[in-house]
Amino acid sequence: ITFQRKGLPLGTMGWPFFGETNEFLKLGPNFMKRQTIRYGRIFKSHILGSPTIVSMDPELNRYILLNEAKGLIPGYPKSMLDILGQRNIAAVYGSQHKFLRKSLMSIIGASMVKDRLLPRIDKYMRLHLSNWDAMVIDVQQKCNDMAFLIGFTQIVEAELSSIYDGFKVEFDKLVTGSLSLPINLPGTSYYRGFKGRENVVKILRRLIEKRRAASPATTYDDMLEHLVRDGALNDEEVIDQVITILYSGYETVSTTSMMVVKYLHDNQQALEELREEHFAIRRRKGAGEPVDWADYKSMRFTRAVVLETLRLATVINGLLRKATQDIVLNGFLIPKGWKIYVYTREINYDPILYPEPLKFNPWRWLDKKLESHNHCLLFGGGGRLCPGKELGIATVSTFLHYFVTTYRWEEIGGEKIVEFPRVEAPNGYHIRVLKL
Ligand code: HEM
Repeated sequence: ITFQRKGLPLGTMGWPFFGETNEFLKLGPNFMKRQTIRYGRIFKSHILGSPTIVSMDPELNRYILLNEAKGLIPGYPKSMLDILGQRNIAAVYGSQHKFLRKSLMSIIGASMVKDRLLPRIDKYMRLHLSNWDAMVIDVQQKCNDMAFLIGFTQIVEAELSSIYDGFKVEFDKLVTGSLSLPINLPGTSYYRGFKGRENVVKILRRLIEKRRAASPATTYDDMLEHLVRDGALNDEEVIDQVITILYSGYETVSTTSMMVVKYLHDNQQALEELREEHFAIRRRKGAGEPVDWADYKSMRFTRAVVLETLRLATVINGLLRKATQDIVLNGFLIPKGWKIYVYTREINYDPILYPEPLKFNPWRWLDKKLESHNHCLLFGGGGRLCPGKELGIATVSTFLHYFVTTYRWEEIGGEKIVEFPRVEAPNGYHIRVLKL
């Protein structure tokens, strides 16, 4: 039932300008829990520069994601939109969003993973993991490099080695800037983020010109070529699509991979079962034969491990939306322009959906119904359900395939992994690796 209540949800707005950002960042999930106890599962606040309604209500969260057309568009912070570009998919809605999304699906969707992307993931994953024997490695750093390498080779394979290092440095500035406060003064991350974007754009423009000028006989086979030859997008759109793809598949894939290594280390029984699944694949194949789509589809336990990792680590805390007009949700009035934080973290620890929620238990996902459950929002939902879902899972799965069939490892020990606002190991996560 929807009935008009008194207006805004309960809650506190904190200090002028800063609002409650400080408490939110410091207390993290506990701030959310405290406010919920005081004010209910839908409360108002002022965080990250905007008046915001926080929703921890699973039904309402789902409703918001499914009803973008009612005026609930993405509401990511200004710094992110500025630095990711005007034609970034999170900056558009309605027919423009449909148009960009269709183009995106045609290059990163599941059928592309099957035919075109998986062979390249396999090739570069093997290369990346080839020389870890008898080394102490920082898993966080290696997973960061891995996620970027895999994303970048899909986009520009031919020019890879000549531009990789320079491009990554600039792209990392862009990423940091997109998550910073929008203060445009020399020395700030935001300012550096813009410089990073400028340089990224410069490099991409050069590549696009080169591709356009190439004779048809020169064949490239990568996403940039697909985007340029397809002709549906102009150069600005091609550039922002490339940035979108690299950005969205970067921290998500790298954090998930690091946490998988952590959880498998702590849960030897899961590691044994996972190894067995991958050795079974190796036994079916010749030495050095790449992992293909049928192999990927057979990795049932691996998929369960990846989903359990996304859940338990909460790689993504929530999604941001913005009301384009006054809108009534659950009887509350959400004023035009307010942000809505669709906070999904707590769903991950719901003891009814996930009994013993703090336990790493990949077996729970072997019941397929859990993944398609209405409240499983690990990859979002509705019209913005992650288009890179299979690509992301396939990347982490291929990483695991080569990692667990080639190596065993032990922790150096004692290193902290923080879970909020981002999952991160402040001093790295070091392990000693040995060939099996
Ligand atoms: C484990 C890996 C991943 C996770 C957990 C993840 C999660 C998500 C989530 C929750 C959303 C919804 C955002 C929203 O509604 O505001 C999303 C959207 C998106 N993801 Fe992923 N993602 C992953 C990997 C990838 C990869 C590998 C790519 C591309 C290479 C990708 C590309 C995108 C794009 C472009 C969107 C925006 C879609 C739209 O606005 O229509 N993701 N992802």
